[in-house]
Amino acid sequence: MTAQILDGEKAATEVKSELVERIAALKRRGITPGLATVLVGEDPPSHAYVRMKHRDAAALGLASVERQLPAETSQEELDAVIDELNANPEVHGILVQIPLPKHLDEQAVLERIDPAKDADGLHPVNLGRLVLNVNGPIDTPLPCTPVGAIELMLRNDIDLKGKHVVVLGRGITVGRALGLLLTRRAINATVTLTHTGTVDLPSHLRQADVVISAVGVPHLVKAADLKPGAVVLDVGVSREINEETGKPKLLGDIDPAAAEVASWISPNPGGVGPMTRAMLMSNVVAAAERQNPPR
Ligand SMILES: NC(=O)C1=CN([C@@H]2O[C@H](COP(=O)(O)OP(=O)(O)OC[C@H]3O[C@@H](n4cnc5c(N)ncnc54)[C@H](OP(=O)(O)O)[C@@H]3O)[C@@H](O)[C@H]2O)C=CC1
Ligand SMILES: Nc1nc(=O)c2c([nH]1)NC[C@@H]1CN(c3ccc(C(=O)N[C@@H](CCC(=O)O)C(=O)O)cc3)C=[N+]21
Repeated sequence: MTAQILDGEKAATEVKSELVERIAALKRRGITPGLATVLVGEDPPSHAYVRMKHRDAAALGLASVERQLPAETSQEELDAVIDELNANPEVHGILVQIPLPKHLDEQAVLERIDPAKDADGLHPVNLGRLVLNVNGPIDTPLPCTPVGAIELMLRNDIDLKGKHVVVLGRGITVGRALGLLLTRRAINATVTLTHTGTVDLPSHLRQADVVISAVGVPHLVKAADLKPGAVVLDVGVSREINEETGKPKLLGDIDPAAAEVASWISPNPGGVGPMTRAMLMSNVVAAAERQNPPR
């Protein structure tokens, strides 16, 4: 048996098509939802990700503002860019691409973004609301990648209630918030959050109904570590340079042989990545709506 594919492009197209009417309604009121991205430094993959985000925005008719800053940008200069975007009425959502160069204080930058304009759901106020609110609906921005991963499962009718989910990685963009989201009452999964301090990772993996790996170590999760029929999501990305072509090849955290054991598997690329971008679009549209309540 080969696992069924969790098609991220397909689910992302659905999410984006559900935004079309909301965007049109905003435009009828003279409001074009606007995304701003801030990218510091020359990392080619980061540039590629930011380009894809602007391409998605353009396809939906959103406005975009792109700020590219040199790697040696100072904290003061970056703060000034954030302040300017916070004050710009045409910008409803701001994303600062992380990681930032080492000399910059990532947390201070995330905190400087107006929480109402936090397109990534990574501002401490928004993360704090996620921590505090277990039971009710949440109408503040949530982190794009974790929500995208969950939405990818729900849209394929995978029921998470009572399931044991093992998350690999506790990074702020992905792993850490997954535990908070999956244990909300509306989802009601049980979560084990693993990291480099975890002892005997395979013993945890063998108990998992669902494995979500957000580490960035190529093929860390082996087929032999999985319970047959597990649902497996591959979020982590690493790159290997092909010696003949000189081109980078994307490698996920999941060993491809896992597809012979899992019931569902998300490809990488083509899985959670496109969902991350769709959720970003959704956050920007929702932010524009909240910033312009109907009178
Ligand atoms: N497809 C998508 O949409 C997206 C993909 N990503 C990818 O997801 C991955 C995670 O991103 P992010 O959270 O920002 O990354 P971080 O680097 O912040 O976090 C990586 C985490 O993995 C843990 N880790 C490292 N090695 C191991 C190991 N051998 N076993 C278990 N845990 C390990 C680290 O543990 P410790 O804390 O102990 O160091 C850390 O918590 C990256 O590869 C990133 O490129 C990120 C965002 C979006
Ligand atoms: N503040 C912030 N927010 C982020 O959400 C954020 C970030 N910083 N820093 C870097 C990571 C990485 N990330 C990805 C987004 C989309 C794809 C994506 O769409 N990938 C496609 C194409 C991959 C390819 O071909 O290169 C796919 O998986 O199919 C991947 C990775 C968001 N991140």
